[in-house]
Amino acid sequence: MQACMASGWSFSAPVLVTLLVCLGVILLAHWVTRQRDFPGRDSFILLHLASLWWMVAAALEMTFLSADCKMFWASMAWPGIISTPTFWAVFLWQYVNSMRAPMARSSILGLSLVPLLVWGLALSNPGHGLFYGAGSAPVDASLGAPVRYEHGPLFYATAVYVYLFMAFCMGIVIRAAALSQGLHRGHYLAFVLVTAVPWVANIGYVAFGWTLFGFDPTPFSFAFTLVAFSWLIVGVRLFDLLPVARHLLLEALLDPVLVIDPRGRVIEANPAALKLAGLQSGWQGTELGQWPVFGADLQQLLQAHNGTEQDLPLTLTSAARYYEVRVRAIRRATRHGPTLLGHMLYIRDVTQRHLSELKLAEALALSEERLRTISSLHEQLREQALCDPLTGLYNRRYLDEFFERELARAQRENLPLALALIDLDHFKRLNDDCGHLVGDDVLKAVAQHLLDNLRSTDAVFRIGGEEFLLILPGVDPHEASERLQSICAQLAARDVATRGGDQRVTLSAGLAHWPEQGQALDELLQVADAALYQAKRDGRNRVCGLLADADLSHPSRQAALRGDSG
Ligand SMILES: Nc1nc2c(ncn2[C@@H]2O[C@H](COP(=O)(O)OP(=O)(O)OP(=O)(O)O)[C@@H](O)[C@H]2O)c(=O)[nH]1
Repeated sequence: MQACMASGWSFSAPVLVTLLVCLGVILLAHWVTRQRDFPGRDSFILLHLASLWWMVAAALEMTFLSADCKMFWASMAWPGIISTPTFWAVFLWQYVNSMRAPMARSSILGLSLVPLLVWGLALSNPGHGLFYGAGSAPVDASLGAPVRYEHGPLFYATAVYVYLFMAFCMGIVIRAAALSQGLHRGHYLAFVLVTAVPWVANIGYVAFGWTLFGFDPTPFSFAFTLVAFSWLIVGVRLFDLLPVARHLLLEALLDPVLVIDPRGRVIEANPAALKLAGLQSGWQGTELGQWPVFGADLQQLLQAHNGTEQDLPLTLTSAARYYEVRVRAIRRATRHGPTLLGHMLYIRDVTQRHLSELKLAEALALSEERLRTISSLHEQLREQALCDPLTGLYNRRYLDEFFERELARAQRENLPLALALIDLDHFKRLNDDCGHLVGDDVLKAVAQHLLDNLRSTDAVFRIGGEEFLLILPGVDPHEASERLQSICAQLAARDVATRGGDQRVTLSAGLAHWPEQGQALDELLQVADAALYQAKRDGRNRVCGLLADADLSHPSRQAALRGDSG
């Protein structure tokens, strides 16, 4: 060094530029050392130290005037020249894969072996001449003229090594840019540019003899790299914004989040997850099943729903809480298709919602029960409104509705319909002789007697004190008369049990027929009433119908049966 100083030196503008870039690199490396969450931080610092070494050696090569000194400093630059692409590649690999773990010392040493070897070979070049050829000499005779190097086989072997790393660097960032989108893609493309410029300069120098101030332009191109990095860091907050934002988001989440690797070990957990498990440290790498509070349940749940990406319900009986677990597979696109890196488990506390749902279900069941009671009461009320309380038979109120329905059916199906008005004989006398309560018992017994003689389609109504009405759908006059005669005769033939002892009662009935004797209920009732009157007049205990045989072929019956009665 002293010999070089003695042989003369000059401090030129290119040297100043190079030193300024060195200062910038030092500041940048210093800034990076203070960053907490910076993927590939160590390799980034090593990369800048290597380029700093290279630039300082290049500045000294430019500063000293003698050709020997220049060649010495050119040889001194080699550890930096080789280390720069080496750590570039490592940095890009770590950055792209978000690796934050510090680099192992053995890895740094391993990666430094080739730069040290090349350094030794370059320094020992005067002994073997395999790195720089004997033809290496100043470009002209002027004092301090740059040296033009004749490159030997070792130089080219070294160049191949360096270019392999360069190609690897380019491959990493181009692939990352192709696989990412939006802002991320922009960042990776910026990396491509930053990576490309120094190496274009270097290839230009080695292959085409490009020079800047008469020297290798590569170290000067780091000025561009410095500016580009400063812009990426300050302008778009490349290194701190995204990871920090993601980290903050995870930290701030109130819901527990876990990341597990394909072997089921927990490799990331946010504070909410640690709080739920009651853990503080030493949990990284623990099997999910070993996690306190929810690990075993969660693992069982995941095994039961292997491969599904849906919300799985998780009930922690021990903690009396309810969760919903969302499982998302984390995959990376590779040349051979997606590779599973692990799973992210997002655990949502849904206890409140679950309890509300339970309460709601209870309330719903209760109101359904009440609704059922109300409808049954409603039904009972309706029954009561339509039924006679003494006999349980339908009353007059239901008669209109029933008759209308049966009339429509008779018209639709071309079937006859018979009505029978029934009145107990001398009922007043029975009441007077035996009492009103005995009269009630007789009414109930007669009602039951009528019910016992009905078919499923018939209906019987109590329409007055001791007056009943039978409606017999599909029954023609002949059959109606026969059935009523039978009812009448059977009643007359038996005793009716009452609280005042057995009683004998008879009934009289008047028949009316649709459509021969009327179309509407009132008309038919009038006809039946007249027939009943006739039966009473004829001596009671009998059935009377006013329909003459000729009426059966009456045009009104034919028209009604055809359905054009209205
Ligand atoms: N026990 C009892 N009697 C009733 C009830 N409703 C009406 N009656 C009685 O039924 C009797 C009806 O008598 P009437 O209309 O004169 O007829 P009847 O004595 O049967 O004579 P005929 O019809 O001509 O044979 C009256 O005495 C009423 O008080 C009731 O719910 N219970």
